[in-house]
Amino acid sequence: MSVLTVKNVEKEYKIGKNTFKALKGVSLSIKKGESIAIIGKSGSGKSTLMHILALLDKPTSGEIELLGQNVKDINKKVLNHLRNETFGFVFQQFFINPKDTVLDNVMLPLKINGLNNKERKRRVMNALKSVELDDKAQNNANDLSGGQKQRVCIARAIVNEPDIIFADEPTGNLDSKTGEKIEELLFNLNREKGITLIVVTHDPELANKCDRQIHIKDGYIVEEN
Ligand SMILES: Nc1ncnc2c1ncn2[C@@H]1O[C@H](COP(=O)(O)OP(=O)(O)OP(=O)(O)O)[C@@H](O)[C@H]1O
Repeated sequence: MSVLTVKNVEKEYKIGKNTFKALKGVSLSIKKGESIAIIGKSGSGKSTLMHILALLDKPTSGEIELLGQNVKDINKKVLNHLRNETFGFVFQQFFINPKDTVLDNVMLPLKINGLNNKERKRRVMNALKSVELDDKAQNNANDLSGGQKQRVCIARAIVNEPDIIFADEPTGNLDSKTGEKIEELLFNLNREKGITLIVVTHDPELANKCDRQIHIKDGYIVEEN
């Protein structure tokens, strides 16, 4: 079953009087439980595609289906709710808030969820346990190491038990040993919980660990393995 499908998606950016086509007709169907790497050179359109898949940005043209339903037919409020429940994000620009505690950072996606405090805390502690950071719950997020911060991001991405995790360069700023641990964590979630994993990466080793590699060049998919 396809969880997410894009058909003929184009994305244009306006720069003054000019337009720049970052995606030139991309079609892709993502199955439940698979792991996909989006690879390609800097500026090829990877992040643009990722943002469109994650429904954070709208394409200029083309269709997107989430769980078989065209997103154009879903009202905005329902769509926001659905995105919040279905997706988890490990993105550099959704960085953790350094002044808040680890617990508060991970709780963020649950704020909109209508759960009571006790249940929220239980879920946060479970998520922190799975990244082995439950002992740091009360720490300021700022006082953690780079790898620990990235694990906080993963805990926050899984706290609402999403169907899909989007990860943009999840190991980008980490040393190789910490990076491996983060990879292991993401692939365990994929294998054990059946969470679909969509990763943008420059790292060929990480890409090869995924079931499928989507190679983007100049706004096109040029190769699929
Ligand atoms: N908001 C924007 N306005 C104008 N142009 C943009 C905008 N966002 C991206 N672009 C352009 O679209 C193209 C694709 O950008 P994108 O960020 O998707 O590339 P990428 O493959 O993720 O690159 P990187 O690996 O360097 O992050 C680039 O040429 C970029 O300059």
